[in-house]
Amino acid sequence: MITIIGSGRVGATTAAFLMFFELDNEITLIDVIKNLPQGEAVDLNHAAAILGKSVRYKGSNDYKDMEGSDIVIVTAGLARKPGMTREELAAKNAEIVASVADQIKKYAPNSIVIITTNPLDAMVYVLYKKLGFPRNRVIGFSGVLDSNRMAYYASLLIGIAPESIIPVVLGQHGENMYPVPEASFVYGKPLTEFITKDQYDDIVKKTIQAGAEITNLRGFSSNWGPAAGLSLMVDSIKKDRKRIFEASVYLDGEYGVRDVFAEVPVVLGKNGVEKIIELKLNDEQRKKFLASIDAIKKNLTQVPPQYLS
Ligand SMILES: NC(=O)c1ccc[n+]([C@@H]2O[C@H](COP(=O)([O-])OP(=O)(O)OC[C@H]3O[C@@H](n4cnc5c(N)ncnc54)[C@H](O)[C@@H]3O)[C@@H](O)[C@H]2O)c1
Repeated sequence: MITIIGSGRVGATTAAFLMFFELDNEITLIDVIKNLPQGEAVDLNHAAAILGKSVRYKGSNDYKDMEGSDIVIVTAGLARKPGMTREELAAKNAEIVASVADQIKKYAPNSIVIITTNPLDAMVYVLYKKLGFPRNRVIGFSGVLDSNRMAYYASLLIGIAPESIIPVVLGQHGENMYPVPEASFVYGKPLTEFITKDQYDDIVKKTIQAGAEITNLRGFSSNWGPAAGLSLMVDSIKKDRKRIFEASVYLDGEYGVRDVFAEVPVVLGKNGVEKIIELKLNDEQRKKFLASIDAIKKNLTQVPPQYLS
């Protein structure tokens, strides 16, 4: 069974994508709002009936209903409003994530947990500390989105499909993320061989601002991209495909940093994070990567201390 905690935009859209990918035949939606997850479940069951998908959705306000889940996706929390940064959400969402962690520990102690709640790298840290699960089972969702946004913007300029580009974005999921076009490849050639310096700067800028652009345009943050990315991550875990995705994971010496969650490439399989891929960074890249890590550490200072241990 897959449980999604938080039945808002990201949660409900992800629930639908999991059906399209046929990743489980039991999907539970949980939320604190009375009748919201139940209503989503009824609608999704109708969609499944129309599409002939053998999945049963259940909506609930009781965390006990996640019992038996092998994967738990946490999308609970406040989302950005136009003009807000992800960081402004820190204190309130830390409280929500800590309370959700207690419930996951109680009812799904062996699950692999993926979280989207922002500010992402700080919230996955809170989740990890409160769950006490091994680090391979606690994963922050962000990198699949950030890196493929970069592939998308690059593809528009070079006329090659985004899926033929292996994009690299490192560090923070936020204004200080570090897109690295020179470490991104198009069938063995660095992406930088296909673009000018101005195009490089344009791709980096658009990648960093992608989330804010959506929020400013329509008044609420992204859901389609996150749902697509989460589905691919769940697919790799459920089917033990060992695909490489970027994700925010606990670094314990990798990339020369410790005790911090940050976006890096990882192998996802049945055990969750099965390997962290360490890219070789030159001095300048390392400096930019560490600046991004500093921004994550600053986000952690915005989280009340009781949620950090
Ligand atoms: N990591 C990413 O790439 C990424 C992308 C998009 C959104 N996000 C973040 O994901 C989170 C969800 O975004 P959204 O657009 O779905 O927001 P939303 O407001 O549509 O939904 C959030 C839901 O969480 C529920 N909730 C709050 N506290 C809860 C609790 N204790 N238990 C269960 N449910 C609870 C709310 O009732 C609401 O239905 C936000 O923090 C947002 O910033 C992250």
